[in-house]
Amino acid sequence: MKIGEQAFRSIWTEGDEVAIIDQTKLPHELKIVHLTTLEDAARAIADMWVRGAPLIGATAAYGMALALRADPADASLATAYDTLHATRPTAINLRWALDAVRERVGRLDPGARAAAAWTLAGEIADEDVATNRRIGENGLAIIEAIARTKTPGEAVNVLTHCNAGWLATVDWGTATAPVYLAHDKGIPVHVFVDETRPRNQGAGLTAFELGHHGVDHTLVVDNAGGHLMQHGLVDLCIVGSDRTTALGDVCNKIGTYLKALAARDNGVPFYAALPASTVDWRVRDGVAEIPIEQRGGDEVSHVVGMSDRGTVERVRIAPETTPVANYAFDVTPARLVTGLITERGVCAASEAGLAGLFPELARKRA
Ligand SMILES: CSC[C@H]1O[C@H](OP(=O)(O)O)[C@H](O)[C@@H]1O
Repeated sequence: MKIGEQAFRSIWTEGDEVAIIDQTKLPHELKIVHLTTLEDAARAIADMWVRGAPLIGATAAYGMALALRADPADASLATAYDTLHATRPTAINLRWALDAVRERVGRLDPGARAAAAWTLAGEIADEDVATNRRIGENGLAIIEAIARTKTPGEAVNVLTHCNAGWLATVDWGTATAPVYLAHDKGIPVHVFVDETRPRNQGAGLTAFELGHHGVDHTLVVDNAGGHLMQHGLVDLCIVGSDRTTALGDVCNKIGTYLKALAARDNGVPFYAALPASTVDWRVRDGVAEIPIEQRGGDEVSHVVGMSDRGTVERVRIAPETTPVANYAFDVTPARLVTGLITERGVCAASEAGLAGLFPELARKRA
C-alpha cells in the first residue's frame, strides 16, 4: 500500500539483503532496516519490528535463507529453525513458514539450500499479497451487502482491533483488505480503530495505514467498542487472526474476545479475516491448546509517544512497585464468530466450514 505517494510492501529485498519497516518507530518515523543475518531476522520478530502472523512468517522464511547463506549445513538449518521458532509462540504462520522452508531445502545439497530458501521466501511473500487481495474481494461482498441497506452516502461502519492491515502482512492486510477494496470502489466506509493496548497497534499502525489510504476512521479506546455497538454505531466487526483452530476458534490480539462478546450481545456480525496459512489444523480447542504469549510488563507500565517537544519519549504510567501481567492474545470461541473470511471464500467458523473450503488441508491433518 502507499505511504504518501510511495508504494510499499512491509518486507522486500534489496540485493541480497532483506528490507523491512521498523514498525516500532511508526507512526512518528519511517525507518527502513536491512536484515543480513539470522540474528537480525530473529530480533526483528521478537522485538516486533515486524509483527502480524503473515509478516512474521515471511520474515522467518527470509531469516532461514540468511542463515543458510552463512552456513548451509544440517546443524545450521536446525539451529535457524529453532532460533526463529522461539521468537514468538502464538502466530502459527511462523511454524508454517519454517516448516515450508525446511521441507523445501532439507533434501537438497547444502550448496543449493540458501538460494532455494531465498526463492521460497519470495514466493511466500508474493503469495501473501495475492492471498490477501482475494480475502479482500471475499470480504468486500459482506460490506457491499451492508451498504445496500444504507441510505445513499451513508457509510458502512466497521470496527477493527489491533492491526491486521498491510503492515501485519506483506500487503493489503487481512481485516483491512475488504475495507481498502470497498473504499477504492467508492463505497462509503468508516472504521472505528481500537487503539489496542498495550502496544497500540491500532493507534500507531492501523490509523497510520487508513490515513495514508484516505479511509475515514476514528480512533477509540479499546473499551469503547461495547458502547458503540449498543448505540448502533457499528455495522460489522472484522479482525485478524494469529492462529485459528480446525474448529474455527480465533486467536487474536488481547481484547478480541471481549469485542466478540459485545458484538454477540448487540447482534453485530463478527468476522475474522485470515489466510489458510493461519489455520492450525492440529488444534481443535483454541482456549485449551493455543499458547498465549506473555510479553514484558514494561509494555503495560510504560507508553511510548511523541512529546509536545517533538521528541519520542517513553514514560511510566504505573508505580514502579506494581506487578504487571501482559497477555498478548486471547481466543474467541467459534460460537461467537459469524464467519471466517478467507482467500477461498467466506465460511462458518466450524470444522465443516473450513474443511469445505480447504478439504486437502483438513484431510492432511486429520
Ligand atoms: C494479520 S495477523 C494480525 C494480527 O497480529 C497482531 O498481533 P501482533 O501485532 O502482536 O503480531 C494482532 O493479533 C493482529 O490481529
